[in-house]
Amino acid sequence: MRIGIAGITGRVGRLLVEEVLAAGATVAGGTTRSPEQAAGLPAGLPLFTTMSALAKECEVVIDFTHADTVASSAQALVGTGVAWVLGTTGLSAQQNQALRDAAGDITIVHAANFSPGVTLVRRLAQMMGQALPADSYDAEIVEMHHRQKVDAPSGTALAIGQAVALGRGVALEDVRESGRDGLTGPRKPGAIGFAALRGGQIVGEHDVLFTSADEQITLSHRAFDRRIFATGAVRAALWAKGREAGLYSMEDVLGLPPL
Ligand SMILES: NC(=O)C1=CN([C@@H]2O[C@H](COP(=O)(O)OP(=O)(O)OC[C@H]3O[C@@H](n4cnc5c(N)ncnc54)[C@H](OP(=O)(O)O)[C@@H]3O)[C@@H](O)[C@H]2O)C=CC1
Ligand SMILES: O=C(O)C1=N[C@H](C(=O)O)C[C@H](O)C1
Repeated sequence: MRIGIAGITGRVGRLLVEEVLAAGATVAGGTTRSPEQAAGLPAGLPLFTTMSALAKECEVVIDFTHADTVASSAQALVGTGVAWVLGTTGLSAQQNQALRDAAGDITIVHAANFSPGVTLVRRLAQMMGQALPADSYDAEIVEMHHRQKVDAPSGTALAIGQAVALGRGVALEDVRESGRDGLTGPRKPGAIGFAALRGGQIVGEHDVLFTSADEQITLSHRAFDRRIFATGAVRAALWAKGREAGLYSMEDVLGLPPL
């Protein structure tokens, strides 16, 4: 199987090269805006500056880049039959719409976090949202990442928040409280709060807290090594090949029922 890697010089991109090879697949090439950054990648690896050029060489592309690339990548992949495993976070409403539109024609697996652990945390968060009344249990999500991260709250924090909202039968946009600062007034009843911390080289930490007057329940996930994201994405790529067009999640890849 021929897998292309968009963002091949990145933190996750470089690990994807190793994990694709470890899975017995072929690295068909990768994209970079500046091929001189390719130091340390295996010699002779084909490098391209556009998604269209990479798509001609592979059956599946794994993409960990930047939200700004999503619309043009969707345009480049539609009509090619190439499946798209997308790990990029920080997507706007329009960029998410571009994904849904492209999924009418190609197979897309999109996950804010490809680790099996976070996939299960989301499920537990949904159950807690459903079981613990929103007027007495305050839901807060705290995440911490490395200092280079460009989006906040993390895609994972938002995906966990969506699971809690689903459990509560509300839309996250209606109850989301991010970035409290200054004279905020008391916490809004039923709010789902987010706090984002940044520092050093932290790979990814997420805590979901449900706090009432009488007790607190915390779900915690710690990624010790970002290789967990690369192995999950390669697993998704192997699963996606030849699959019917549509927008799929990590739940689909792991064979879990949808949230
Ligand atoms: N779903 C998941 O499990 C995970 C998701 N992520 C997400 O994946 C993304 C990448 O993370 P990470 O590898 O740490 O980031 P990096 O910045 O290390 O790598 C991203 C690569 O994408 C390329 N890139 C960056 N901006 C652009 C742009 N505007 N246009 C085209 N290419 C661009 C760069 O390559 P070059 O300069 O060579 O062009 C860069 O090396 C982020 O959105 C992050 O949140 C991260 C970890 C896990
Ligand atoms: O940028 C990162 O590093 C990570 N991004 C993803 C996110 O935004 O949730 C996943 C993981 O936490 C690492």
